[in-house]
Amino acid sequence: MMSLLHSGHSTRPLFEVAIEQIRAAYSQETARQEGIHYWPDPLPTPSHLLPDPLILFHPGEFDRPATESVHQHPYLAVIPMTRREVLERRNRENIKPSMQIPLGLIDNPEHQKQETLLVDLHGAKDEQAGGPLLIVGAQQSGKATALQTMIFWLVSRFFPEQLHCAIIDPFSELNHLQALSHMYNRQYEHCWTTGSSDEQINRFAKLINTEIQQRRDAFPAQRWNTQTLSQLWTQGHTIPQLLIIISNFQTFSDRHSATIVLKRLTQSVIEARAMGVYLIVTTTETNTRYLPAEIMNKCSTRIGLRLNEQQRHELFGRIPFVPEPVPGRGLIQTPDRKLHHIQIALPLAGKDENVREHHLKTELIDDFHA
Ligand SMILES: Nc1ncnc2c1ncn2[C@@H]1O[C@H](COP(=O)(O)OP(=O)(O)OP(=O)(O)O)[C@@H](O)[C@H]1O
Repeated sequence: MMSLLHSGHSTRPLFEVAIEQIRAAYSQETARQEGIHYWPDPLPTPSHLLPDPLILFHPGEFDRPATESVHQHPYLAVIPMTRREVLERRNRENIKPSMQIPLGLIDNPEHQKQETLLVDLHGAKDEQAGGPLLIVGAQQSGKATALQTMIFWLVSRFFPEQLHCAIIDPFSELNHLQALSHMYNRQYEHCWTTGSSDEQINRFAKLINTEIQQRRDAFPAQRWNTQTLSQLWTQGHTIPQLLIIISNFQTFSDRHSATIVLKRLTQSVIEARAMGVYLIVTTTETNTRYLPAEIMNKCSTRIGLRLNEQQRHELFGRIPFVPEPVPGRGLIQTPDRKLHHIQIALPLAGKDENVREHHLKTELIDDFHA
């Protein structure tokens, strides 16, 4: 009989916990020395020497900074294609809506494998598999970078008429993405705010609620289900996928009226998933004082980056292991309640944040002129 370990929200098979503990105590190097060669590779770990070990797209010859030779830098890419190839596909193919976002690598020690970490906001095949995403992490743990990687993927994969983003960005961490056409709705209204006043939050909520209502009105007879959006695209009605991002939710905790509006908004967005409306929330805090329990409980996929013990417990229940405290490293709990170690990919290579931001801007300006 399989033993189970109870851990707060979830019940984990004992073998999963045992594997974690063995991996922590018995390194791959020791295993190799002792003749065991099938030990899974550790997740790529950013360090001073190698700050960008894992990136989203395969770096093509032209994408590589001129100062770096091909072999100098052992990048690992999540997507085996260059961004140019992905853009060419977007131009060439009849793309279907999809909110499966490749975000990094996920450890699957029980199968001795590392796989692509796919976050699925829509859940096309199975309603249980998709849903809102919550990213929790201390400052400098990689939350904004995770958002950048996801947005970079989506804007590379979809034209603006296929994907809109609406973003509340209190710390202006995603500023360099602000001017993208994907950030405007069908009425050419800019769906972007820092949310620093209640008026801005109200306007933002109104834009989203109007869009949701329009979707309801446009197809009253249609029973929206997980296949509907895809069927509509096939029939030539390209209703854009709409991604709502609320970054650093904890910043609103002292603003009662803004919190109420955001709570209602997230509720409506969560209910509109079948209509192609999706939600990502990030926060530094897990406590209900900073993140309403209604939102936390509805987020079926949770990512925890560098957290303290209390936060880990609030997010995942009691767990017997602690991920390494490196940027972009953490745990994911998927809608099936399983927990895995992950490493999030950087949107693109570069020795530090400034260099990467510059590359990202250049890439996106090139798109604009393409
Ligand atoms: N996946 C990653 N791989 C390598 N480096 C990363 C990764 N994610 C973040 N970093 C680096 O870690 C630093 C902090 O990242 P980021 O700004 O995304 O964190 P944050 O959690 O949003 O921080 P804050 O809460 O202070 O805004 C940056 O220098 C960034 O380049």
